[in-house]
Amino acid sequence: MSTIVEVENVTKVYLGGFEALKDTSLKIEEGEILALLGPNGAGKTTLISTICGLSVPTSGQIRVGGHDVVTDFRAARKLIGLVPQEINLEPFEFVINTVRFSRGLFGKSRNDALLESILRDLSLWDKKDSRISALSGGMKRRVLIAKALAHEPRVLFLDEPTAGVDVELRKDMWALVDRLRQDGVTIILTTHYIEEAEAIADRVGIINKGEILLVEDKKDLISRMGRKEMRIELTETIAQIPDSLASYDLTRVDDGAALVYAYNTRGERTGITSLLKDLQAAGLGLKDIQTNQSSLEDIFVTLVQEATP
Ligand SMILES: Nc1ncnc2c1ncn2[C@@H]1O[C@H](COP(=O)(O)OP(=O)(O)OP(=O)(O)O)[C@@H](O)[C@H]1O
Repeated sequence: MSTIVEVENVTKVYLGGFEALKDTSLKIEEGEILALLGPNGAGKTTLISTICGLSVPTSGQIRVGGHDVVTDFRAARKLIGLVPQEINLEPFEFVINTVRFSRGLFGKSRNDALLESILRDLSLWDKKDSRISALSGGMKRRVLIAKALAHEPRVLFLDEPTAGVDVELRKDMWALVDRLRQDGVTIILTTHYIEEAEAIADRVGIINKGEILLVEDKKDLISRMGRKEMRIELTETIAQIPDSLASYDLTRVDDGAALVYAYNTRGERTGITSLLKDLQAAGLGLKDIQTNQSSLEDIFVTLVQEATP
């Protein structure tokens, strides 16, 4: 895989002095699906806008397909499709013209067969002769997607694509993302829905207060999610963990009234059966046992909290 988007030490300071991106670096590989997660105001849209060349970085460099997004804007932008959060369509224009015009804007020759297939994929074909103003909000979002795809971009940005959309559109959108992935299109999406990122992304990036806290393979994150904790309440408090239990990942909590055992659910064995036996052999009585699964959401919340002084 080769790198298609390179963000190098990018800082973005808005007029008024607010630093929305702090020395951000990121490499996006061709053909991958990257989900950017972050709380409101984290800088996700700012990052996307700078990559798309809509907002100029205060310092640093961004290249898309090797083209600098500032000095070689047209070549870089031609490779990019952007589905923004806000609906920014011409209300009196017809659907088909909106999409056709967008393709022409990038200097691509007319290709009605391609536009038909995009509109059909988005269940918009029967609306092709409708004016934008006559469409529902969900239909307008579909037009935004069609418009972004009309010039056959190699990198597609979806900014909060499923915020406030119905189940039908969500399903269509993920089917489309799947087809684009098969065609080798690189997809970057921002979302608040962690489960969504988990379902479709290859990698997950977590951004908070203008800083990328982590970019990690989803499978690795899932293996971290697979980490579970078992809380073992004891009948009597203990001053220390007996030496015979030293091989287990145990922590003494509540002044020795309980032990917490951390284990990996995806490992071949959890070690619970032998731990319970060894606890008994060490003469410890069990009052109660509870288990607690850490999820991607827990990891996300923990990381964001840790990064907030
Ligand atoms: N044009 C602007 N001028 C000044 N500040 C701005 C501007 N645009 C965004 N900001 C600020 O920059 C920060 C990052 O905003 P951004 O829209 O990038 O966040 P986000 O992660 O996309 O948030 P959300 O999830 O709410 O869409 C916010 O504090 C926002 O108020």
